[in-house]
Amino acid sequence: MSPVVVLVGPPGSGKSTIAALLATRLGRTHRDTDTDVVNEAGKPISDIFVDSGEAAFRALERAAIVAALKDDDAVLSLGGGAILDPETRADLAGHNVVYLDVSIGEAAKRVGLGVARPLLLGNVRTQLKNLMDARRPLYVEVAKLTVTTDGRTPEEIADEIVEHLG
Ligand SMILES: Nc1ncnc2c1ncn2[C@@H]1O[C@H](COP(=O)(O)OP(=O)(O)O)[C@@H](O)[C@H]1O
Ligand SMILES: O=C(O)C1=C[C@@H](OP(=O)(O)O)[C@@H](O)[C@H](O)C1
Ligand SMILES: [Mg+2]
Repeated sequence: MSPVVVLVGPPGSGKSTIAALLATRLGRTHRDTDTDVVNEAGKPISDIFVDSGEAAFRALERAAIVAALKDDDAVLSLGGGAILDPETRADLAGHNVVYLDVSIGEAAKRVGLGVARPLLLGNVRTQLKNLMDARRPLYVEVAKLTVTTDGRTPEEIADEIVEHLG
């Protein structure tokens, strides 16, 4: 009664991309809690932040995570800040959680300068550094496996995770 695997890590680590790839390879459904939140709210994440603030986004995110963790067909990707919630960290304890690690430089290149990730607006590299410094111990705390993603293709990363799943 739990997802096949749950991917965590900072923005730009490739959670959504790798989860989609894994789901195809494993014949499962890809579920992404950011997508669930957008569908529930009926607007993009950037609009939720502007209209209602980060706390409102986190409440929607928490509800999406509670529902998604019951989905036993899913390969699940969370948003980068999901692990900030102590209840989510506790809920993840029984799950097969993989932390996708990425350097600041590589993550900055991958996310670019778009408005889709409101927490990275301004100086993307500085924001990423602050997020990663604060969150790294939390990603490590919830993860059963850490996978390096710098200089590796999504296919190579998916291979390592499939091997880990056995
Ligand atoms: N291993 C990789 N190498 C190069 N680009 C990648 C890799 N993984 C993801 N990307 C690209 O980085 C961007 C962010 O990926 P995404 O899956 O949305 O990350 P996350 O969900 O962790 O924020 C996308 O444009 C994606 O195509
Ligand atoms: O790091 C964060 O706090 C966030 C990461 C985003 O997801 P990705 O990590 O998939 O970009 C999204 O949930 C929201 O913009 C907040
Ligand atoms: Mg994502």
